Amino acid sequence: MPKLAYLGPEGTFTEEALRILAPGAERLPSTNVPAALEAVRRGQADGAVVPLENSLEGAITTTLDELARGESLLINAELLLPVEFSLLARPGTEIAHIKRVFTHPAAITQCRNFIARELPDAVVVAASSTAAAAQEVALPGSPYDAAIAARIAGEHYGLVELAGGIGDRSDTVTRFVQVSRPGPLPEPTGADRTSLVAFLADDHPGALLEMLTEFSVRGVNLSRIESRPTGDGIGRYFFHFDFEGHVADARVGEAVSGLHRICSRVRFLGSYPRADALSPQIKRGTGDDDFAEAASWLDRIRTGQV
Ligand SMILES: O=C(O)C(=O)Cc1ccccc1
Repeated sequence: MPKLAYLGPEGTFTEEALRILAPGAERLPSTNVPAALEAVRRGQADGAVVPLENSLEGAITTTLDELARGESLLINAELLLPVEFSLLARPGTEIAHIKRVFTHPAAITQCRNFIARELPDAVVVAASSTAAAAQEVALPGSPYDAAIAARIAGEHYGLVELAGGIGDRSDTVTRFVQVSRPGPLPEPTGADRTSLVAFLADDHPGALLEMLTEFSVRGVNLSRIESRPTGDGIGRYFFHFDFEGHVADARVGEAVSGLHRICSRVRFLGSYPRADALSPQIKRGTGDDDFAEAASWLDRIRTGQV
């Protein structure tokens, strides 16, 4: 039974994702995303499940940055999960008396309208996770009056639900990924996604366009691009890319090796089945057969067989 680290404690949305991605796994709650990934790097866990982005606010930057540094880890699965937020408090609390709210930053950004409307005077403080916030609010002397978390977290820590379904949109989904230490990649399924980070060799006009061209000329469709600061000064960035296809596909392999040629460093983050199981559209001339046929034609002309 694999042991998987996750953003804990018990009752987080990440735990819900883990239970779906790996139903039989042993669960190792971690205090934050870097700690969950570090548990995998150190061999204390076989893998980890972490949140990567949501459809309303975009990337969970801690996860992106942590995957780009330290020892390499590979994404081997993803999950899209709709999450529902509740306002939870100790029994007897009235909404009108809530002055301090505790929750994860991703929940703050997804419940902005509710907070502005119902809790206009409350201070909202960032917690390491929604369940950590619920656990803290449940303590008798807690400085916080309420948490925003999953209803199940309230049940687990003995809080009552003052309001449910308080997210700004009911159709928001969060994308979670399962990662492990480098090893064999998941087999191509025909509906896969590949992730990597790329560092520019040098800063010059068109540098980003040159990277994008490696994808474009091979008909590889991007599904996410994110720039993150390298930390070396204002204006210095590296790039996260998610794109359709598996690195075993000829067009994807060619694009990735093209990036390797023009970038100072490319960190491969894995090829894995897409959660939505959508197959990419293969543009004319970019299928595996097209690449194989072109390679054998090149061999022929190089050996004078015109
Ligand atoms: O804090 C949690 O419960 C998490 O798993 C992170 C998170 C927070 C808000 C929306 C989705 C995931």
